[in-house]
Amino acid sequence: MGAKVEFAANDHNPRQVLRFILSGGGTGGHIYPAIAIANELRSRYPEAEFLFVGAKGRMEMEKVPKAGYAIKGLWISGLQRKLTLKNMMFPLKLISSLITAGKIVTKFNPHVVIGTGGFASGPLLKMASRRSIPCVLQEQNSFAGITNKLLAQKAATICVAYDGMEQFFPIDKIVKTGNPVRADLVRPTGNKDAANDFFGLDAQKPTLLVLGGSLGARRINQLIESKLGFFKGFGLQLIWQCGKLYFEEYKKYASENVKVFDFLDRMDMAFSAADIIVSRAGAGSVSELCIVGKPVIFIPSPNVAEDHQTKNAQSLVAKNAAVMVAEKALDPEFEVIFSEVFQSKDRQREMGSNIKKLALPNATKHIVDEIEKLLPR
Ligand SMILES: CC(=O)N[C@H]1[C@@H](OP(=O)(O)OP(=O)(O)OC[C@H]2O[C@@H](n3ccc(=O)[nH]c3=O)[C@H](O)[C@@H]2O)O[C@H](CO)[C@@H](O)[C@@H]1O
Repeated sequence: MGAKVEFAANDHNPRQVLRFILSGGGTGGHIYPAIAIANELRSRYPEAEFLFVGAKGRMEMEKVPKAGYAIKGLWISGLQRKLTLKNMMFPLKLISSLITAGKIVTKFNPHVVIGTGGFASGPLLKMASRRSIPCVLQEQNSFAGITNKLLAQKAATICVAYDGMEQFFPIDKIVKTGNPVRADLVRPTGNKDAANDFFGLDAQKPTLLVLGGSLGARRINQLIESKLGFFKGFGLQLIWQCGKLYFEEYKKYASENVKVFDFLDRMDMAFSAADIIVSRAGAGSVSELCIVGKPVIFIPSPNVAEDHQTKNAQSLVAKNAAVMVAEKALDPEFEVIFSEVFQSKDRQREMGSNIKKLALPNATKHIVDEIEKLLPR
């Protein structure tokens, strides 16, 4: 940790409370890093004030207050590649969100602004940097998102999780920190028994955890639906996170052995209960799964920019730390690959120990050390 900045009253410095704005959202992959950073800042500066800024109608407007922080929403969305009404509204939304963001920044007057990617962080960080407020970007992926690329020139520091990010960002601003992971996942409190009780699972049966990323994954849900009999044949019980969009369709499969969720608020419990995991390969999920250290079969989303989930997963597969099945190969390959992993305890131990070697559990602290360097002295 860097030298802690003292903020106490004196003649020249009337009692000053630190203020931080965090902005990121759209998906859990941008929201949870921001929450992890805020939590670490709050533990170092208990009196500090925090404000989150997100996009109206998106996931952050629900998840951030649940984590105990205030959030304001901007009227903003992404630009789609097609000509749609939503797209034609984009310039209007952008202007409106820039004006609102400017007002928020002026009123809250933060000492540092932190952007973790997603629509809302664009206007917010743009207006903050115009007011010469230091901005920190946190890029989770090996392929930089468009918002962060646009903001990079004005950012003070850019915290990344992968090597080679100088292809997107000015090299002198890059610090490799890893991705922030919530503290309850870095130091889980519950053990497997507590987690089994939490989910109402049978401690004698092995558990498969299925994760579709923060929004859920249609193709993974279809796969799981078609393989319920196959899993039953192995005596497995399931924790199946199918996503808010798909919950109505899949909740009918809920039973003693199959626990179906739209979203898991207690990922710590889910990870503790699991013996084997099938997951999307979003950057946050990958960082968390490294810390968890259990056997993982990745099914990357093929629908993301530059196929970055496949790259995320490949970097682990190359180190014999996980296995991957591409969506297009699920039909011929999934059962074979799953059976190979599930039936070999040695293979599971090897995968679990190799993936754990890649964990960067101090990423959040490292990022906050960087933020501290920008605080007024
Ligand atoms: C479809 C899409 O655009 N995916 C992107 C999105 O993924 P996505 O939003 O799925 O994000 P990640 O995999 O990075 O992280 C998911 C986060 O949500 C949490 N979680 C998930 C499910 C659940 O039930 N409960 C829960 O708490 C996880 O613990 C994790 O903290 O952002 C990532 C990080 O920028 C990208 O790498 C992904 O490609």
